[in-house]
Amino acid sequence: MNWDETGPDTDERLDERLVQADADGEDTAVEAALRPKDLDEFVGQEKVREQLDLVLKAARARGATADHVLLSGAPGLGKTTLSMIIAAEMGAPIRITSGPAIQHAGDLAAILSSLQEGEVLFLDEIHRMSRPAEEMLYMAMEDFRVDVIVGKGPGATAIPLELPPFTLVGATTRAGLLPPPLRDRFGFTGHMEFYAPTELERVIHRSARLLDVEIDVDGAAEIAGRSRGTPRIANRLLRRVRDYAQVKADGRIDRPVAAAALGVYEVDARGLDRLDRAVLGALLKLFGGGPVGLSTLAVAVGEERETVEEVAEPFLVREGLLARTPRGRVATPAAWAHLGLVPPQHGGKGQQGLFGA
Ligand SMILES: Nc1ncnc2c1ncn2[C@@H]1O[C@H](COP(=O)(O)OP(=O)(O)OP(=O)(O)O)[C@@H](O)[C@H]1O
Ligand SMILES: [Mg+2]
Repeated sequence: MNWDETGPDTDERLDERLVQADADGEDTAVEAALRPKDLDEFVGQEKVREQLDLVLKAARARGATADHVLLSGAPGLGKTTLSMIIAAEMGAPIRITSGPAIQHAGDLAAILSSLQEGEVLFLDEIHRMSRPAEEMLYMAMEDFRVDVIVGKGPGATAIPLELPPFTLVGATTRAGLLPPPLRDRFGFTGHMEFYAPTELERVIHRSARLLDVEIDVDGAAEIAGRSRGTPRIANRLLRRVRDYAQVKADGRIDRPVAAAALGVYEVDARGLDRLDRAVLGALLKLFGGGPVGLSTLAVAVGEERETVEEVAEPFLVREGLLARTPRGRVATPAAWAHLGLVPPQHGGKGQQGLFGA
């Protein structure tokens, strides 16, 4: 499992993980084809969908442009997809850009001033916009106006520029990082949750149909259970299982085929991969379940601290397999059970357990 010093750096490693939630190159190419096109096709997220449906219907009934929408949630849960659906439901064109792409306020002014009436402006990773651009955006969102600064120094003048009404859809994986004045200017905030396994099954059946892959109910359930609550991962695992089914079986996916395929790719029944299991295994086998410090744990698995902390731990914590405590990392009883190990008995009363009390 070791990635030594000559191995790829963290970013490249992430690309190798089948269960990472961020998009890789292949996802980007396939995702367009798998994106639901309207709210009815969009699986799950009942609350956000219902609320958004009202917002959009009301705006349409008034013949008005929809309020600005903020979508927050972990990678791969459908923020970009939903922004495109908003535009489609409003019958409006969509312009796509992102926080990091807007370096200067001028970049934003150029985009804003070229919007058509009713257009949807999708601003991905909105938490990563520069400060001056952010301030320009406040005024644009509220008053549909920007001040374009002409000239430099004492002679500089601000020329106000009227904008047509538009709908800003902001997306962020880190809603907590948004300054309150920006957050407050959105008329509606939708928080995307991780998906239930049954919802992921529907995503998988739908994608299988679009990819022309034959899959049965149990096969889809097997993939869904390993997809970490994330449609992007579900779609990616489906593609890998399809490869396996074509090479090793007759192309059809059932539970044994899905389980065998994901076994080859080292994604276990709960969606943990090699790195996750290495971290958990070290915590249990070398440190008796902890508490152990992050650095020590990282050295034990031959990884950087950051990799363990940012790549492996969030999902282990979410799954209730590992806890971060002031004294260090601790395994939960579920972790022992998942790796099929028996926790050691500690002192006093626990000792009796050894003799089958
Ligand atoms: N509710 C859903 N129903 C069906 N498919 C979905 C749903 N949500 C997401 N997907 C699929 O998952 C993939 C990733 O979705 P999307 O790109 O919208 O995620 P995102 O939240 O924008 O991720 P990121 O934070 O990385 O930008 C897409 O291929 C999309 O088809
Ligand atoms: Mg996105």
